[in-house]
Amino acid sequence: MKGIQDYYPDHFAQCYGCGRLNEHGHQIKTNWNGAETITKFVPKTYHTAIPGFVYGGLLASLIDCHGTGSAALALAKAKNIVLDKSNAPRCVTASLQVKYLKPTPIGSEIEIKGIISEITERKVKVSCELFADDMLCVTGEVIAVLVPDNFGKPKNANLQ
Ligand SMILES: CCCCCCCC(=O)SCCNC(=O)CCNC(=O)[C@H](O)C(C)(C)COP(=O)(O)OP(=O)(O)OC[C@H]1O[C@@H](n2cnc3c(N)ncnc32)[C@H](O)[C@@H]1OP(=O)(O)O
Repeated sequence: MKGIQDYYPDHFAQCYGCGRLNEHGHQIKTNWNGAETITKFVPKTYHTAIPGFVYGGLLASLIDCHGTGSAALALAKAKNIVLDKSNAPRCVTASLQVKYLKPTPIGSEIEIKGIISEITERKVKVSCELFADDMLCVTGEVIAVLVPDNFGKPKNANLQ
């Protein structure tokens, strides 16, 4: 199933968390689920922190990319953008806060919900809830900021 990440242009599709072109990354897909957003991921045994439980850095990474993906979906909706080819808004993380409430069991599918709690022209705040075995294990808040298409490129890149 496609996600917002399939509508980023190639140079925004290399992200370790969500880039469809990063063969070593998690390649998560973020979609609407009613008024909320959703992504799913199954950690591998090598994502272990303590035997039986998932490494927290991985969980932060999943929340990070689900947050920026949710922000892009919300901006597309707010600006009436019909997603096609590579026209999705592109957001980067300005802030990521994560709270680990319970150890996250390894071996089950993780589900992350995103709730758009604030949206302006360029900034989106997304509250995330991460569940495993129907248990709320982690919460997070992502502040994502819309960036231009040339974000991260040297200013004189066209002269090289
Ligand atoms: C599209 C595919 C990519 C997928 C990305 C996956 C997630 C990632 O890992 S991204 C990589 C990690 N993030 C980064 O490297 C970003 C580094 N930071 C930056 O480049 C800049 O600080 C950036 C773009 C976030 C904001 O800079 P700038 O464009 O100048 O924004 P600026 O005008 O100062 O602020 C815009 C809004 O964001 C808010 N904001 C900016 N930074 C922060 C922050 N750290 N915390 C809270 N709010 C912030 C501002 O207060 C402002 O809010 P408002 O509009 O309400 O006044």
